[in-house]
Amino acid sequence: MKVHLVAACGAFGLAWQYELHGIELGVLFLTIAGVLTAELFNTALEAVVDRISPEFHPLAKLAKDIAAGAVLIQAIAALGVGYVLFGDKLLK
Ligand SMILES: Nc1ncnc2c1ncn2[C@@H]1O[C@H](COP(=O)(O)OP(=O)(O)OP(=O)(O)O)[C@@H](O)[C@H]1O
Repeated sequence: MKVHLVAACGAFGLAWQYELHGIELGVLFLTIAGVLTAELFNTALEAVVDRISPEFHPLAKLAKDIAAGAVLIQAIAALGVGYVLFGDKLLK
């Protein structure tokens, strides 16, 4: 979560520097919210799994791996959005 928050601050900094507005700023907000929401659900699921299955169990592993996968998908999508929004500007 700390890494995601630092990345979000960096993205907002770039948005401010390059004066993003309108639909681009909206997409940035939604993208950041998606990553943070996925991470919060992942953390909540980890807590529940650790509470009910502290010992190794294949279903506990499956649940944690799927939740982590959801965060990974959101993070990869966020990288894509970041590339679309800032790629040209940063490469200039
Ligand atoms: N009770 C369990 N039974 C089976 N496998 C587990 C169990 N707990 C964790 N694992 C496996 O170990 C991996 C790491 O578990 P952990 O709870 O540390 O999650 P994490 O994704 O590393 O957490 P964090 O988000 O804090 O970095 C899980 O993705 C899962 O594959």
